[in-house]
Amino acid sequence: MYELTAVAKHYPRGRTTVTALHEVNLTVPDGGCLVVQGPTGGGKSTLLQLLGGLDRPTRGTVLLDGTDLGSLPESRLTRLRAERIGFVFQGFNLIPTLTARENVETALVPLGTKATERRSRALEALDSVGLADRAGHFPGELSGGQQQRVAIARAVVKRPRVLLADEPTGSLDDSTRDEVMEVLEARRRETEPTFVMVTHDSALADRADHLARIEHGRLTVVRTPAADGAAGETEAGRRGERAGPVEDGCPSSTTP
Ligand SMILES: Nc1ncnc2c1ncn2[C@@H]1O[C@H](COP(=O)(O)OP(=O)(O)OP(=O)(O)O)[C@@H](O)[C@H]1O
Repeated sequence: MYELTAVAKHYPRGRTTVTALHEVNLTVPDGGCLVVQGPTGGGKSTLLQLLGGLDRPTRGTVLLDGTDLGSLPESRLTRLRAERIGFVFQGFNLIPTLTARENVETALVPLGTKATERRSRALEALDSVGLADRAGHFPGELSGGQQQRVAIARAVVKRPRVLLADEPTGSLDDSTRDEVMEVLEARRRETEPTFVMVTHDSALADRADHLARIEHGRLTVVRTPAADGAAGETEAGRRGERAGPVEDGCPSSTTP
């Protein structure tokens, strides 16, 4: 479960600072699913970085299961990320000199998983994304959609409690986008992590039960079934109060 309280993030830029996030309050319960949208430069990636413990807030607290990510020593934060958080990025972020299987295995190395188990779990994960026959291929030998499926296998192989996706279909064409979203959704349903996805894809956002928007660093919940079952900004969001809780109901690429 995530609980964000009065989270602000400032970046230094020359003699000034850029405020990427302002006073963000948000709750995402275990297994919850949130889609985040907003204009470029709005603060979406910054939010995901804070949720993933890749960066620390300037002010406020980001609690994951009660642990304050912003105040953990770097070694514990690294460990927590390795154990609990899976990432899927727009650019796949695969290691070009490793095969698909070896790329997936990299998620298990920091957990001390034995080589034989790493290998079998990586092959299982690749099978689950429809790439059993590509385990020995290097990223350069795979299409964009296939590379992203390898990245999804790498993210879920450790069965993370949290799955964070930043524009996972942003570099893909329409048909590949649907295929990758189907794979991501199937893996999410099976592993049931807390899921937060940033996407510009309005078709996906239209189908999301839980939708938030970040603009100029301010987050508001746009839609949640708890409000009234219909689309529309929530009262709490309008008042800038804590957004959420956000429960299940991610968009499925197969839902019209
Ligand atoms: N490392 C950084 N150093 C300085 N400024 C940064 C840094 N990272 C982000 N910013 C600034 O913070 C603001 C929010 O950026 P962020 O990347 O979170 O936006 P975004 O909504 O993800 O945008 P996009 O949709 O274009 O990816 C922007 O003004 C950006 O220029």
